[in-house]
Amino acid sequence: MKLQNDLLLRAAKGEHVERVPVWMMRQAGRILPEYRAVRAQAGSFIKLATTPELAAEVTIQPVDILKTDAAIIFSDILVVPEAMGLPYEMIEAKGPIFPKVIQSKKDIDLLKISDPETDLGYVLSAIDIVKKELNGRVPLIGFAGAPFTIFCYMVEGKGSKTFSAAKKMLYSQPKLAHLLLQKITDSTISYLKAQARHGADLLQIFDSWAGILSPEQYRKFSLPYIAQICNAINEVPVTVFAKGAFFARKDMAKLNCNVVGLDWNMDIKESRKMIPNKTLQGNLDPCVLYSSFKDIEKETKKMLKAFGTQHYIANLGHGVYPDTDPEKVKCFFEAVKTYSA
Ligand SMILES: Cc1c2[nH]c(c1CCC(=O)O)Cc1[nH]c(c(CCC(=O)O)c1C)Cc1[nH]c(c(CCC(=O)O)c1C)Cc1[nH]c(c(C)c1CCC(=O)O)C2
Repeated sequence: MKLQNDLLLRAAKGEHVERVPVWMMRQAGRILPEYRAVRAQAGSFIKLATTPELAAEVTIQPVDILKTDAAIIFSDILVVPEAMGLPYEMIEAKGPIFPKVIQSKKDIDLLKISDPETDLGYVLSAIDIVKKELNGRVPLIGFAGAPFTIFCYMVEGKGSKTFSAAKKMLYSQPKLAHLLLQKITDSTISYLKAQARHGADLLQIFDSWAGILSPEQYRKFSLPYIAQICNAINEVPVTVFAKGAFFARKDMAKLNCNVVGLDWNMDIKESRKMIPNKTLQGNLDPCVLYSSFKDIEKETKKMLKAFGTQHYIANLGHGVYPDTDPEKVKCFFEAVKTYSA
């Protein structure tokens, strides 16, 4: 199926674009009343995520309502541990928890390397439906968590500011940590390949907790596994977004990926120098969307000027915050489209 709007894919591949493509991390869900209505109908986040028709519906909402240049499949990074045999729960207004966590070699041995078609079939079915309903309007982004970020949740069992329980394993039982990281990596590779097979046009790896590691630990416990994933995926372009990993930008340039995501702590010009060979994505502070329409326009223009209009995908520097006014998001998207043409 030929895409009517392939700006995102052309930008990802480093090809010329007439204007900068724009989408937003965590655009599916959270900010739209239309999302909340479907979520209420589903009853819970997990029910919504595991019901392909409903997951497909909320995936397409931002394309219709916010006019994004891409859809991102509605799911979560935590579906991978679940598929490996470690189920999660989503606690209202608090976030995810894992009732059982990984502590020993035996715990790791009990995990399986997931088979995407059987263990994550509901995500793949949602992708099938989205591709059919989008009918080539915009590309579909698939995703997974980076092995280190998934490791954090599997060992810690819940969100944390420091993830000290997970980091403890890196220092005290590095062999065990590597064993678990490899098992997550193997599961993630087959999952991402399945997403591409079902029609995902680009795949993004979220290393949301990269920023809690020292550069040395990042090179030991995260980068090699991201590199394995990048080397294994050659079906579609790949984006690596490592939140807080400003210290690893030169390493990112060496990855076998097409796009590197930046957060707002990373200087744009400096990042261009460190990662000269790739398309960059980002990096507006999500809090800019709390300011006036005029200031959102001003900040967006400033960002566009620093990145330029080629080898660039406009986005926020992290996911949109839940209490953001959708009209402010539209203002951001409009500004990118108008001032980058
Ligand atoms: C760390 C992480 C998670 N999940 C994700 C990450 C990496 C990206 C990042 O750093 O923000 C990724 C994710 N989670 C969700 C998506 C959907 C696609 C999208 O819109 O980008 C994506 C890409 C849906 C979701 N995942 C979650 C919700 C909210 C649940 C609800 O509707 O009640 C949604 C829409 C829940 C979730 N899931 C997770 C947490 C910590 C929470 C609770 C707090 C929060 O909302 O962010 C784990």
